Amino acid sequence: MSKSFEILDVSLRDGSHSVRHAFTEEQVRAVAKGLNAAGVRYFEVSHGDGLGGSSLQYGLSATDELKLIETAVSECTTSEVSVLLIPGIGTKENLQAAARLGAKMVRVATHVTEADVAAQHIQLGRELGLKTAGFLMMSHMAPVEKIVEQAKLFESYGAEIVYVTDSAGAMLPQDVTARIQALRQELQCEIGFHAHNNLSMAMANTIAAVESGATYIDGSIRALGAGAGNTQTEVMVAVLEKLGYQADIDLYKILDVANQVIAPMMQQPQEITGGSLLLGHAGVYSSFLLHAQKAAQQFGVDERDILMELGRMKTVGGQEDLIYEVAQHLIKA
Ligand SMILES: C[C@H](O)CC(=O)C(=O)O
Ligand SMILES: [Mn+2]
Repeated sequence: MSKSFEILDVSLRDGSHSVRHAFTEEQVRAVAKGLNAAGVRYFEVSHGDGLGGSSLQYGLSATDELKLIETAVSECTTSEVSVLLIPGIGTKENLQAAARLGAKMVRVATHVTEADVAAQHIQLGRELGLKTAGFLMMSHMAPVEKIVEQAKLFESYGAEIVYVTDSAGAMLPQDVTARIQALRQELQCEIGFHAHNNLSMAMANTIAAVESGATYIDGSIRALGAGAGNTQTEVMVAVLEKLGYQADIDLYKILDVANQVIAPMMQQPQEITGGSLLLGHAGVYSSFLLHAQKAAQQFGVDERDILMELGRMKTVGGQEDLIYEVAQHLIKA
């Protein structure tokens, strides 16, 4: 059986949201070592909101992400470290610094209708010799034709992979199939998919993506990620192998990382709570969940009302400040 796709593990980046950006150097070393030993080809290390994300708006990192990237790289013999960069949060200098420390891949992320802001960062990724991808966040918010248009922009800037990103965990398998099939037909580059499990659809959506032609798939161990988390890497390895695909990842070794390294790091279980379910139902950015819970506590309002309102307002990543405004407004209502 030949290798069918690459799994990119996002535990050390999307998982940063779930641990409130508190990863330590020792934790990152242990995870990186385990992923490398298990044969995971790519894994991502950055603040949850990408390079440069450490701030009051997005949450301060306990440890400088460059230190974490350097530590992760030092544990890699076959794995390669990816970084995420959102133009406007991360800068070209942040990317140059990550590349100097040995990062080998960058995923430049924009809102699904704003791919045009990524041109310079994608071009820089290629100039630095990094594997370079475009990452269309909140893909549930745009129709197929818009996704194709935006993905073509990424490709024209030099992206080697374009990801459909279900940031809100709001998509159903047919939504994924329609988007990935259209991209597969219209683009020359590779197609990737990133899921969130807010409606318990992450695995089904991942299968739909692979069966529609996606060759780069994200997962996180124990689903450590924003909201209800991502497609669970170790489960994905088992499921896709049962379906006849080959992941080339050692199942026992990835389970060891899950049980011995990630499980003790988790601040709360990655389960579908009322809040995370509403993220998917209302179509809200998964990383808003912990902010909404904090605001709900601070203002004495129901987190579900905050999330429903954020969904109605069609808020997108970068509008974290609105979470507190909405909470304040709900007291007055
Ligand atoms: C910055 C976001 O957390 C990126 C991501 O993982 C998503 O949109 O989903
Ligand atoms: Mn995510």
